[in-house]
Amino acid sequence: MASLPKLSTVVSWLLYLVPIYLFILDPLMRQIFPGSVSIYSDDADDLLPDDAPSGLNLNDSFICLEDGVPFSCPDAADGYRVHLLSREPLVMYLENFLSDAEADHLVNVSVDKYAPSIVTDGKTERLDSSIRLSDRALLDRDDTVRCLEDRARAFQGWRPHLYIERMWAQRYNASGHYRHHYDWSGSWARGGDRVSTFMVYLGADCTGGGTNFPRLSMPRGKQWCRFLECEGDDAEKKQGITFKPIKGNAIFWENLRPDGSGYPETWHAAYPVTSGTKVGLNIWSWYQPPRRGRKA
Ligand SMILES: O=C(O)CCC(=O)C(=O)O
Ligand SMILES: [Fe+2]
Repeated sequence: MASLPKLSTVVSWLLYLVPIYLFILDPLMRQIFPGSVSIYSDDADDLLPDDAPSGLNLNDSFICLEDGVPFSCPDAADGYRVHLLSREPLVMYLENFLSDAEADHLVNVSVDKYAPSIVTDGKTERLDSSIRLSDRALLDRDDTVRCLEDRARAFQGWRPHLYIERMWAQRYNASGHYRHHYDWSGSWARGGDRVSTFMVYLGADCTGGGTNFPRLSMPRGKQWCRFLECEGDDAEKKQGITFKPIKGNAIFWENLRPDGSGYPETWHAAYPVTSGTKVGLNIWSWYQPPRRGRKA
């Protein structure tokens, strides 16, 4: 009959096995199954492959670097109301995310800066009015913009490795639109991607121009009809949900799953403005973990 191993033998096996697991098996499994590590955990530092472009996007023409410039915000700056629309993907509606004064200010400072909006495939940029017909303006980082950067970071829990992109106002005149698209590009493993979007309405003196998500479902409560189109005669508008442009309000959604892949449910469009002018503001958050062994 086989005899049981002695306790001292079991203990010495463990002494070998624990370091083998910690230093060989676990790192190996993380390399083979990176999806098992979450971009929401501190382990995210390990995720970027060594050959990923380093610091590629971290310059101040693309993101808002922390430069220590002091700024002051209005007292009631964070007095907005949050309504949860979807948990997976996370979609929230932010009522009065900007005050009227803040929205008006951003509309006014962008007036002289507009140029036709471009579309990009990640490598080249071009004008294509069948996809996107609007003008856009890069906003200077004045007090209002810095307050918004701060608000957007606070809303996301001051998450490490998350950078607010430089902000663009976007203006649509009659027939202006943006066809269905994703804000994420699937580039997370190559160096970073847009982890979330705040789509803020700065000006809404228009008809049409709703923001449509064909793959999200209408929430139950009819209270949502304040913010969402509930009955439309246009058949296309009945697909999914369409947010009405309302000045100062914002839609927030997360673009990436915890494993870094993009949510297909975030497919969205700006429906054509049928009269008047709509002005939107994109606040995109870029997630870019530092390379292995290099802490931010
Ligand atoms: O203007 C809108 O409603 C949406 C804009 C948008 O999706 C974008 O600029 O990426
Ligand atoms: Fe978008």
